[in-house]
Amino acid sequence: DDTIGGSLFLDYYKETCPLAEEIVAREVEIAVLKDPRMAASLLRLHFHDCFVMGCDASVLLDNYGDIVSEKLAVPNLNSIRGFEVIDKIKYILEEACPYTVSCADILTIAARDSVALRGGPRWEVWLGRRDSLKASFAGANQFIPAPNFTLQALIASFKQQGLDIGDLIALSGSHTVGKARCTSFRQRVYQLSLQEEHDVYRKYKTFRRILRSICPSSGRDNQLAPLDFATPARFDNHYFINLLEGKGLLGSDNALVWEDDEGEVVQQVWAYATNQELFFESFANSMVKMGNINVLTGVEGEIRKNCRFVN
Ligand code: HEM
Ligand SMILES: [Ca+2]
Repeated sequence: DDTIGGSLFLDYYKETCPLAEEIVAREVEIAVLKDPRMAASLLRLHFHDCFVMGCDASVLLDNYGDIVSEKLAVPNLNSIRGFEVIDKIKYILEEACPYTVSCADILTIAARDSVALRGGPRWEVWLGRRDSLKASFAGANQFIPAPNFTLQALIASFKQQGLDIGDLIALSGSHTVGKARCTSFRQRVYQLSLQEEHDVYRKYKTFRRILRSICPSSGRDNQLAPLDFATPARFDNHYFINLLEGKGLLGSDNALVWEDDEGEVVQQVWAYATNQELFFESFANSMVKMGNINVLTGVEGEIRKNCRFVN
């Protein structure tokens, strides 16, 4: 279908840089072999890029001149990683085809390859994004959803980006890989509403005890826990099984099932928990959709030489 890519193209670099996708694939594989968590980190980097001014590599810009880096915003600070991997890929691509492959496209391809490397689905990426001339520190604080968001707030956050509830549920499945810091799930472990205390959490005492041992009520802020305790290294549908068992790590994960009065979301979670293929298909579609958010094309923006700085 020629329309799902919007203003982007399959095989965009076929003439100008035929090895582009292969080069990215190779470097991502090397990086993930060295550090398995890097697959999760690269996937998240693409998400944090797309939700702030669109998929334009704004997230990669360092502090310089007028630019205040998005890396310093609350959701990103001491949290997002993978910049060195992107730098290396960009360096090799500049040797192969100077000023041709955008940093925004590198992020898109790297996210796709990361999922596939961990056993997840593979999909064709639409390319031709250009890189931003600015960053939005304020936007990074405003538009990236927080782990203490309610279901309604999560839905609203995705809606702002042109993504629907279906995309929210499918893309949350990214939390089948990777890790979170104690600061990201402390509130979920210690500050329970009365209702949660009674209805839900009583049933999951053991899991909460484990989380408390990893993450004390104060201190050890950067202590890590896997987002998916069951199969932390595999991109599979276990995230959704965890949710049904009350074992989502983040408040925002559990919100999908605990706060859903209509039952629509829970039904979708059930569908993914029992049918991995269905999850994979939805996930791939939603990733393509996310990768289309506000892309710069044609003469907009530029192709950066160094992903950390505008030319
Ligand atoms: C639905 C709203 C979302 C919220 C509230 C959220 C929040 C978070 C938080 C708090 C962390 C842990 C960060 C840390 O402690 O350093 C995290 C990790 C992660 N998130 Fe999300 N996220 C959301 C959606 C997404 C989406 C849409 C994707 C990808 C498409 C994604 C991919 C990841 C991955 C892969 C990790 C692990 C990263 C690593 O290990 O380096 N998340 N997320
Ligand atoms: Ca961006």
